[in-house]
Amino acid sequence: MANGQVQQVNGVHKTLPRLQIIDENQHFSQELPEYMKEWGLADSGFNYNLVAVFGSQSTGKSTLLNRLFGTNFDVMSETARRQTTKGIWMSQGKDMNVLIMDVEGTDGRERGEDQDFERKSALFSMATSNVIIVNLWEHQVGLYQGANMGLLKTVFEVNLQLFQAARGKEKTLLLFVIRDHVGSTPLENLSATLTNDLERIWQSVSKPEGLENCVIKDYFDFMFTTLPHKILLPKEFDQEVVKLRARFVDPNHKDFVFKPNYSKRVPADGFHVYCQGIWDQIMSNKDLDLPTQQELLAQYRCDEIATVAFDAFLGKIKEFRQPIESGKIIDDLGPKMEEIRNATLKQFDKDASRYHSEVYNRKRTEIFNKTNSQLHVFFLGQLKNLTKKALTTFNARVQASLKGEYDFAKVVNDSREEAESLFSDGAKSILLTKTDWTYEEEYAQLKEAIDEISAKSRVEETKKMIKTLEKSFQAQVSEFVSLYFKTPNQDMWDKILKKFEQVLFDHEQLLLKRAKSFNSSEEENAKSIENLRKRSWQQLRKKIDDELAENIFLLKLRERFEEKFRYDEEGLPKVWKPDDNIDAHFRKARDEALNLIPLFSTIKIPDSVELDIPSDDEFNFEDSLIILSETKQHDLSVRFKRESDAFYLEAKRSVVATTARVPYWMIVLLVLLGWDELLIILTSPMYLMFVCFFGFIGYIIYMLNLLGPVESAARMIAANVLDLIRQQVRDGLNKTPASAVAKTFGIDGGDEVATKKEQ
Ligand SMILES: Nc1nc2c(ncn2[C@@H]2O[C@H](COP(=O)(O)OP(=O)(O)OP(=O)(O)O)[C@@H](O)[C@H]2O)c(=O)[nH]1
Repeated sequence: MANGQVQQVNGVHKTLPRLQIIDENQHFSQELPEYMKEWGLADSGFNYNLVAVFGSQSTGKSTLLNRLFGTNFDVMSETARRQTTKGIWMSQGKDMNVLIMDVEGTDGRERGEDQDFERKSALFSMATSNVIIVNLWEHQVGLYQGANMGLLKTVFEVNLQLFQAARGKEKTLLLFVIRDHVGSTPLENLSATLTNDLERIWQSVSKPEGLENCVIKDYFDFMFTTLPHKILLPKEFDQEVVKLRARFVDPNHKDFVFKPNYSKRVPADGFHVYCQGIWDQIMSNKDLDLPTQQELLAQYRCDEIATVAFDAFLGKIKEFRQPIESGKIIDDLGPKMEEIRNATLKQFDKDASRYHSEVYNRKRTEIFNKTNSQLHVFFLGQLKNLTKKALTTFNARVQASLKGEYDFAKVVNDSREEAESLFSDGAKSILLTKTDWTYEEEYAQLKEAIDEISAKSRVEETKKMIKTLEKSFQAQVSEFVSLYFKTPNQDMWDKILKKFEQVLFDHEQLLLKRAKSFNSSEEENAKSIENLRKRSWQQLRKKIDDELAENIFLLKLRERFEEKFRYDEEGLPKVWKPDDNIDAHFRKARDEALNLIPLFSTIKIPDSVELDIPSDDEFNFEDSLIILSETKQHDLSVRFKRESDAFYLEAKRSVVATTARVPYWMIVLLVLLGWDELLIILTSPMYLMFVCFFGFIGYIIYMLNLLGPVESAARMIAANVLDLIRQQVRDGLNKTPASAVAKTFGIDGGDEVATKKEQ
């Protein structure tokens, strides 16, 4: 707590910029980080220095500091003469990157003989400060046994403990300010006396093992200066103070106090951690050595800096997750990852590089590996998406190119090239520098997948090609088989099979030509040819079966039979005459038709035709040559014979019909015998008119094609009339005497009939 030094600015409590870093109860203040910020030093890196003041109580230390650095440490009132500074106070020098520590004065008067705090504050100041002002009265010089000398002995011992490992490298400047210098003893004499005393004290300090011969100059540089009496010579005092201040602010001053090797190499952002660590170590009475403290600080701070940098890194890479998980390919992922990683390292380096180099390097490797392993997830994700895209591209490209005329091998190769370069270019672009990332495995997997698709596609294309060939083959087979079957004869099979052989050969050549573009192997080609042959043969066989289905075949037989039986040599329909030998004709025609059965029943391969149709478990070539089995042949011949019998009977009947017609002589006889009746009609105008009238009506009916309807009308009328008559007759017989009936019909002798009936 800032010793109650609180001022109110606009209602807000603002702590004055000085801090009791260690209070009288030896507690370390937790407010140092805020004060560092308030002093504007938190981000100053190594660009700051620290000055501490040692000396007996009430020797004007605080006064000197306030004058020198513009601080406002408490100063004892002129009259009270008692200790004012308790613990250690810290403040920023006005307008300078210098931290000032006002350390509780030594004397023992207030704390008795307890030298504990003296030693602790000496340790703390030595571990942190670049310059230590030793404040003493002129009259104290030469008093070897005095309080100051005791303090210096403590300082030397503590220093050996802290810096034994850094001998000669890191030093601390002891600036002796001799107060109330009267002037009678020149500064040189005073410094010589002090130097002497210091040497003596140094010798009396027990040295650690291995450092027995070390000299004071290995660890300290000395500067001596004097100040006039503040109260007696205030003006001179002020002038000297201004001069002295120049040593702290002007780097070009010959006695500039802040030499680089006085720095304790504690970056400003880690200063509070460092101070806390030192004080904790002092308080727990553990061995304190600065290198270890610096390393501990470095570890702590590097971890802190790394965490901040890594959190920022995680925030930046968040944007990659969603698109990659949803299968997208992020453009410029490589450069973006590289940029984010570099920015993270830069951020880490900015603060961490000031710390213990070994620790910093180790932590840098850690954060570097951590960022890499996070980014590697995206690398793998992008590779996966690239693989997908490459495969889609390959597929689309192949499908688009397999239209019209194309060279399959070229299509596949071009598409493969495009897909593979899409992947490898994409993969290369996301390989980060200084990593052992590789995409070989994914690349190999992609190639394998492309091979698989190509193989599948090739099989499909081959199938498609074979199907096309088969279709064309089928069309040709269908045509020539139908043609040759129309005129079945002995060389029918010769023609069919020769044609088959030729068409098959043509198609085989076509297949081999196309197969070349599929990059098919010899073995695959042989297999395709074998299949083509088998399938072609099966198509031929199917066509034959279709052509020779039972009914169609019977029709064929009938056609052949009719052609021979019902038509003459000139192809005109035959009219059978009674003296024709129908039986012989019939037998001949039927035999010729029946001869077709054995002709069609088996495929006969001529010697000139060589067919290499492979047989397998499901298909036997030899068996496929037989079209009609013996039984089938028998059935067909029986059925045909039965059908042909009908023709025979028809022929026979037609002869009988011809024979049964009215001969011409009969007509002549009729005309001659009916001559008288003809004359009567011709000579009687009545009859002639009558005949002409009916003849005319008949002609009209004939012309109007109404003979049919008239005939049926006449029939109907006749039938009705007949029914009526029959009815009348029946009624007459039952009710009316026979004579009446006879009368009704105008029959003579009706009475006789009636009498007979009555009898
Ligand atoms: N004679 C003389 N008195 C001085 C000088 N500077 C300061 N004083 C007086 O010495 C007294 C102590 O001054 P401080 O500055 O409080 O001394 P200090 O060493 O900080 O005291 P503590 O913090 O209590 O150890 C005050 O009354 C000052 O006025 C000086 O140069 N000469």
